[in-house]
Amino acid sequence: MSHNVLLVEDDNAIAMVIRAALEDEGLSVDTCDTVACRDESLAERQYSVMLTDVMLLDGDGIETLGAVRDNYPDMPVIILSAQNTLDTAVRATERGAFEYFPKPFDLDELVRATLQAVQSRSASAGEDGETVEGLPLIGRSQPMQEVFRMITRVLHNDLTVLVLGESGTGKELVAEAIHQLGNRKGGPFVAVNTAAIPRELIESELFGHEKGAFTGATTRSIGKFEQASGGTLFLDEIGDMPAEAQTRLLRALQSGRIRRVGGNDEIAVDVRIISATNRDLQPMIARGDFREDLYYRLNVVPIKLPPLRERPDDITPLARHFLVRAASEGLPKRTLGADAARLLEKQYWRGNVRELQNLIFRAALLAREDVIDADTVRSLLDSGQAGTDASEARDIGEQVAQWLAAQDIADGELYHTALAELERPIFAHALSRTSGNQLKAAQMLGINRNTLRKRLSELDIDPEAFARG
Ligand SMILES: Nc1ncnc2c1ncn2[C@@H]1O[C@H](COP(=O)(O)OP(=O)(O)OP(=O)(O)O)[C@@H](O)[C@H]1O
Repeated sequence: MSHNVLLVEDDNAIAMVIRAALEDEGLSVDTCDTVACRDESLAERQYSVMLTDVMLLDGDGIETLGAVRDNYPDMPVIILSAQNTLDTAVRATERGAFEYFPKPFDLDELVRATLQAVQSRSASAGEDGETVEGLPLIGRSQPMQEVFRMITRVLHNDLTVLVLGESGTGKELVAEAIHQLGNRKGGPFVAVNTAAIPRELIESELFGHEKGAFTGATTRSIGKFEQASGGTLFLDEIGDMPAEAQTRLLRALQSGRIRRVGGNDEIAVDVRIISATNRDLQPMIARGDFREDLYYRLNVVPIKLPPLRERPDDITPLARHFLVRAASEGLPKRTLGADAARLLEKQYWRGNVRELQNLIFRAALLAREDVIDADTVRSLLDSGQAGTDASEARDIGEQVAQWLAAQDIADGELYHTALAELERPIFAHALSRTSGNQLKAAQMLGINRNTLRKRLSELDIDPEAFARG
């Protein structure tokens, strides 16, 4: 049976391309360029799916979507948008859109989503949600648009989310956005940075303790789990969690109940867990430093934040955003010169958005004129004052030297021991990228497969531990 698709798009060129691609898949496509035409077509014919642009000649395709949903609750709607803000993505899904595609989009992916929508015609009827504005999550680039799409998918459920990405890429901000825009916005958002708490105090910090549970526990204390009840608990730097705390956390996630340190009662807790890490957990699992079962519990929906250098399109909008913030915090009002913007876009940004933010605040403070020029940016970059954390800025050679200085390796073994230490993360990286496929890992590494197999066995690395994405 042939399915009808309604394509509402006022850019003729885009409409033609999409139409041709969908017709190639055997779908029958009607096109419209206005809200009025859309409504007429919907009244005349039954459609399996509608694809619609947001800004149409006579109105907003999202704002008017509520009525469409009421009249045709079973018809999936796919939104195509050139206004690539998180706000648009959220508005779209709150109005019940089946999928959201920021422009420019990947045509194959759009076709795939359309076919999928045709098959699952039972998309649930959406309700009119409120519009959330002013979210400070900037991300015009394609990779960030993908992040926005993932965010919209977890707003109206309590799925456990694991936010991955280098330091300073905005992991905490994403967690906050999910909380603020989602079902739990009325509840508390409680953030815990596992790396910042002394190891021996982590369990009591998370789960609380009873009076007298340990020396110094002079009163009962309520932990972060209980504080976050009804809301979201954000566990940052999850890779730094000690083994005992991992076990306790796993138990809490499995049972929905916690026990305070030194306490006997099981207390039911209603929290959504969002965790984050800038470390690659796979090799930690392989080494036995992170529980695999906990990893699967936390990693129900992974959201990967790309490093800033992989999304240069975001750099200028971010810089402008930080200038506005700097001004609102009492720093002089500045604008960004085009030459300065170009220079910023070419940097490596090891410290990611945080490093850019620090540089912009300093530039706002130090610039001699209202417009920040390339010279000002260059001098801040040269002086290394952008604010990258010193531990992040250290290069790998320095890290190795520091590591060696702290070791006590027997004479005659230094070279092989140190080399093995370096090989471990290299092999783990290749194996985790190739899901444990030794042939592909060997190709990636550029070494012989037998050499790889031999070294893995010598280093006691189990490639099976990397099987699965
Ligand atoms: N997309 C973004 N739009 C606006 N501000 C951002 C964005 N991403 C990050 N920031 C800002 O950059 C800073 C660092 O972000 P955040 O603390 O969320 O990073 P993180 O990945 O959690 O870092 P870490 O791993 O070091 O904890 C914050 O001040 C945040 O507000």
